[in-house]
Amino acid sequence: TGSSRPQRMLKAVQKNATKGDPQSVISAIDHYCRHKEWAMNVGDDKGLILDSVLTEVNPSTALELGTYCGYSTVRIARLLSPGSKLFTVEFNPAFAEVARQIIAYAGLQDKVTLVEGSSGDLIPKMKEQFGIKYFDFVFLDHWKDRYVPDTKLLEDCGLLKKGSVLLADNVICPGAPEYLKYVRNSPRYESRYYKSNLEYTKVEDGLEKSVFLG
Ligand SMILES: CNc1ncnc2c1ncn2[C@@H]1O[C@H](/C=C/CNC(=O)c2cc(-c3ccc(F)cc3)cc(O)c2O)[C@H](F)[C@H]1O
Ligand SMILES: [Mg+2]
Repeated sequence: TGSSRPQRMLKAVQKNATKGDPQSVISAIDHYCRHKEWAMNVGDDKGLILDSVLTEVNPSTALELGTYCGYSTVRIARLLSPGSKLFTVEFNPAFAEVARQIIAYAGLQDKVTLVEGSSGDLIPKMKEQFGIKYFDFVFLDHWKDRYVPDTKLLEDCGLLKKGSVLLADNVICPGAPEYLKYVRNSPRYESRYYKSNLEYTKVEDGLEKSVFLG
């Protein structure tokens, strides 16, 4: 049988990027997805917003829900301060395997812990299994109907502290209407929408940044 889209993306990285150079990995994926075949990475336009929010928060411990091929994992990990950690959750073994190789190619494996499994099962185990007290930053980019239940789970597990920042991809396309209602109507969050476009297209999409107020 032939290769998968994630495997072809990995090949493009190995062919066009420089080992240990995260920016070249990001550029190689963006070029491949813009000119060869589209893939659901956060992309370069929304990626710049992700970069600026991440730099502003400068998290010690960050969480990503939905690794896919590791594009946003690389974008986040390359900006972490020394000693800071990113945990990323992915339940599809084939995607996890490609992501591990892309993260390693970027030279960021020491900053990233890729946990294979479902967010619903793993979030309650984060404290005991990884000694995590809080997440300063959470990037939500997994199934869109799971954004609300997993946000509630993070709250209930005491993994958010005053000032923790949630950044959600795709709140317009494909859309996460229940999530927007939840964070925008809750007194426990201060929310703001960053208008952009769906990765590699002219379609509108955006990121919702929500600060947990404790
Ligand atoms: C539910 N718990 C999970 N735990 C661990 N890994 C998970 C979990 N749930 C999913 N995963 C994992 O997280 C990923 C899922 C990403 C889903 N993303 C999208 O659907 C998505 C879709 C579009 C899109 C827009 C327009 C269009 F015409 C077609 C597509 C754009 C985007 O940027 C997206 O992020 C991965 F695939 C899955 O295994
Ligand atoms: Mg997305």
